[in-house]
Amino acid sequence: MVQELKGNIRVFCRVRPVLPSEVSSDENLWAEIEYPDNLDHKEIVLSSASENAMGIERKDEWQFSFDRVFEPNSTQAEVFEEISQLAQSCTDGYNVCVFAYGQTGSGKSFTMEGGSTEVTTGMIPRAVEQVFQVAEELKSKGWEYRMEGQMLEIYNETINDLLGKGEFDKKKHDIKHDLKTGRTTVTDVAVVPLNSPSQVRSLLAFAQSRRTVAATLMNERSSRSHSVFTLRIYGENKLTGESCDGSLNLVDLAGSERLEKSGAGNDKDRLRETQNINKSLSALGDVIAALGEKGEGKGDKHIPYRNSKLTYLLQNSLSGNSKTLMVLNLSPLASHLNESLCSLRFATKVNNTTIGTAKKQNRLANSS
Ligand SMILES: Nc1ncnc2c1ncn2[C@@H]1O[C@H](COP(=O)(O)OP(=O)(O)OP(=O)(O)O)[C@@H](O)[C@H]1O
Repeated sequence: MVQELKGNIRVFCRVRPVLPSEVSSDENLWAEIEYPDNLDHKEIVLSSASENAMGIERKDEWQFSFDRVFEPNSTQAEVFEEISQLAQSCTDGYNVCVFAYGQTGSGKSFTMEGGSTEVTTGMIPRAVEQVFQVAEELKSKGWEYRMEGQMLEIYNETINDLLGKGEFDKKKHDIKHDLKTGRTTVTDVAVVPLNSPSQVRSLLAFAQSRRTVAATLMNERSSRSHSVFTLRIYGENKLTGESCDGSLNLVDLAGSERLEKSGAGNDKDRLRETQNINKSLSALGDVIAALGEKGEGKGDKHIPYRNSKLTYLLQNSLSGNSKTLMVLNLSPLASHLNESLCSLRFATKVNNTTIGTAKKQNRLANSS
């Protein structure tokens, strides 16, 4: 209900805790972040004290508000609680897209994929588990579901099939949109029938092992590509004659940091990676802003989906007939304050966008 009122884009902000490897007695290492005491958990305030050449101290303060702010001690279960209804709505025939945005090392992969224990399990395995559970429950109402999945990587504006059997990086993949069904397909990629959450877990582990990982100064396990897991679900109800067709896209975006921070300056490959990442992330911001203007009734606004592979692939998950959630991940380090502010400003642009109301793709068996 809340989602319907707000439009189809929501933004959460999550600040990761200080890691054991970062613990130090020097308090200046941590950014000053406050979470104003309100019941809604919507506000976050960053501040920074500095001294000018005359020795006069000044304090800058930046306040942001989102649909929900998660403090460092928030658990994966608490974050998922807010996402679960959204994930579930793909069984009702919606196209759903959840993506994690933030600089390298801010906790995107932790949020989306998580760790190996039950407590640290991330949003992707939790969402998959939930979709299977709901599909099972709806059997008693006559629904039969069929699910299939694919996992892609976008690296330097090239699509790689993370579930493919062939040689990695060799095949060319094109994105196709079927205007009639609103379905997006990618040529020559493995689309795997999904039977159980545990099978999905092994597929994700296989995909992860193929993902392009390169070292940067900021996080040696840094992922320099976007990964997009898509679960497609087709449902048929033999009792009522209804059918539905939904999808759940879970996107772990590449790090959003700027060139000088990524240490990319001296390395041609890293430089190209960082430029491609930044280009596609700003294309994402442009698409959302254009959709927002269109939603406000500003005529036939052109939506520049084609400006990046990411936005073209996600076209149907960002347009008016879908539900989108962005989780903005933030680092608690003072040295990352400027990156955090850039991320917060990007997410604010997204948060101020209301893109109509989502429509489900649900039809009666005999209607076209
Ligand atoms: N909420 C959290 N609780 C505990 N540890 C966390 C949390 N968020 C992140 N971490 C830890 O912080 C480190 C960096 O997080 P992560 O790898 O998820 O960042 P990232 O944004 O995905 O980086 P990259 O862009 O390189 O993939 C990891 O060691 C991760 O386990």
